[in-house]
Amino acid sequence: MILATQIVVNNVVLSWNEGFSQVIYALSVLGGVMIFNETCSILRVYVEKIFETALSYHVDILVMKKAAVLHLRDFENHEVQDQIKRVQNESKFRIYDVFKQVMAVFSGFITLLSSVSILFFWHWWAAVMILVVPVLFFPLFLRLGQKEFLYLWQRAPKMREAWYISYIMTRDFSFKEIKLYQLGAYLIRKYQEIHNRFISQDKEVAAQRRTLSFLYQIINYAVVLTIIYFILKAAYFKQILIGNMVSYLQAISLTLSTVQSLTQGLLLLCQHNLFLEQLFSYLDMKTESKQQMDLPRRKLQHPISHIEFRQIRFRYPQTDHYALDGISFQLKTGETLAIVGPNGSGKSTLIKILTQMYTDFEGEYRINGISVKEYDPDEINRRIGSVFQDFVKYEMPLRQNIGFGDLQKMNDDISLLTAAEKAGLHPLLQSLPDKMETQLGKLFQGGYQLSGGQWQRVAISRAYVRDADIYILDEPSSFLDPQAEHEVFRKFKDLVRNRIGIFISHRLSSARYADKIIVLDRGRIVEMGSHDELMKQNQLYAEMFTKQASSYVNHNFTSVPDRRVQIGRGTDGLLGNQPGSC
Ligand SMILES: Nc1ncnc2c1ncn2[C@@H]1O[C@H](COP(=O)(O)OP(=O)(O)OP(=O)(O)O)[C@@H](O)[C@H]1O
Repeated sequence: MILATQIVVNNVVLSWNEGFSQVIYALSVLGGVMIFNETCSILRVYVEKIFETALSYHVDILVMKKAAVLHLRDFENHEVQDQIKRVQNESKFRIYDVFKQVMAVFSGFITLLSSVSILFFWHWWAAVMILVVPVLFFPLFLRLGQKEFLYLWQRAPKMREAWYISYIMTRDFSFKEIKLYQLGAYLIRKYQEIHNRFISQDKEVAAQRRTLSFLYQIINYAVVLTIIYFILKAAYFKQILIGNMVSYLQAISLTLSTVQSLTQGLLLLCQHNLFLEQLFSYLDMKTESKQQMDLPRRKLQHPISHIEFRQIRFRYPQTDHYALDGISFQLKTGETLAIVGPNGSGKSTLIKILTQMYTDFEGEYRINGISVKEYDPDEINRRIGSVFQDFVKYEMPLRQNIGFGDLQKMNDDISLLTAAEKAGLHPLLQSLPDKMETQLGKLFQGGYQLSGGQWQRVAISRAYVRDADIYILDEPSSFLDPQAEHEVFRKFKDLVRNRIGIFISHRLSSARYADKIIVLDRGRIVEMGSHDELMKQNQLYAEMFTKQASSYVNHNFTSVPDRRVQIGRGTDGLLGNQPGSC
């Protein structure tokens, strides 16, 4: 464009002697350059738009795919959570920024090359001088950018705290408590405290950038003014044409703006690069599943008919005690096991080992006589239907809520209805406005909110829709009234007649549904046997059972049918009336 302007000015001067054809020639050159420029910029916008959408979609998928293969242990690691937060907050947006910056830097270099070469062909020292200051200041700006990145990097744990506060402040599950306990102002203050720290860090970096930029501009302008002085002097003494003078001045102005955007572009590229390292280190994170994939795995030849724990010990990271300590038992098809014990005795941990959520245990866990570590974990998991204590309430239609138990059966209405019937969900299903298609929860339009017990039955239906060899229920009746609990256990007993059934319950009345009962205490099995055997032994189980039974007798529960008393020690067995207690 600068050369086109030079041609226009010089040709207008020439046309005074050589005729109007010089003007026409200059005009056609100018028109050609303008059309070329415009076409390039339209193309650039088009390509950038397509890339922006495609890249952010692709990175989202990569991040979710990675999360899906992470192990529970990784998920419970706060460093991994920080990393996920960084990736979601920053890195995923940076890929497109990198692409944009690379394009900008590339075109910036070409522009710079052309503008500097115009000066170079006039006097080489002018081209060198105009580049000296930016080159000298670049490392200083780079260091500042790194400092800024470091601040952002260190923020991830606090950002998660801030995110958590904003999350509980804006969700329906926490609204009632926040309102009742008037926690709003307190939580907002906490949120502000976290952000105030960020703001003071941002101010510090901004102040340093302001000083550096000021110094840079002063020195740079001094150099530029010197060059302009020599150009004007050359024009004054008619050593250069007017058109050349205009083009040199334009070249200087273009060089200045290009150098500025190029410096910024390069700095951003370096910063984006640091963020992308986060993304790649997250995507490359070694997961247990990834390591296991390298090992040859057995296929499960027959349905699971026998499971055995031999001296299983397990300790959570950063804890000094075993959550499970020397657990041994066996179960075969047709048997039902109840796991009981006080809070924190290791019941849910045992279920997590059974479902291979944790695989770094000591001892031997065998399925059909073969170590579980020799099987493909996905194949084993396909044979297990489980309701966890903290089951998920999917804010989706009922069809998905049940169908997630077995994706193949998502559109198989008979299977879904049978599972719902076994979980005692049938009466509710009849009353739902859109039956299977009813949107559950209140998060989305038209959602139908269920009660705690109804959600629990939906979760049970999800486990039952799977044609499994083992069914596991971790406190399946914590939200159910006693009558519903009785119905759930009766149907569970029917369901597992030719399978293996395992359940955890704080209500010892339901333990009677099991053939075998394990009593856990501080990670150890302290008693094992049938209800009658354990009652005869007259030890912890009998003591707990008697206390629970007498608490029913001693309290008039008829007016409060779902009040529960929890198994516990040191408090006469009465630890409160939380969900999940008897
Ligand atoms: N993710 C975890 N990280 C570290 N420690 C854990 C974790 N989950 C549980 N624990 C600890 O392991 C022990 C056993 O916990 P577990 O959840 O298995 O008990 P539980 O018998 O199911 O209790 P409850 O009856 O309250 O559900 C407890 O001391 C608990 O603090």
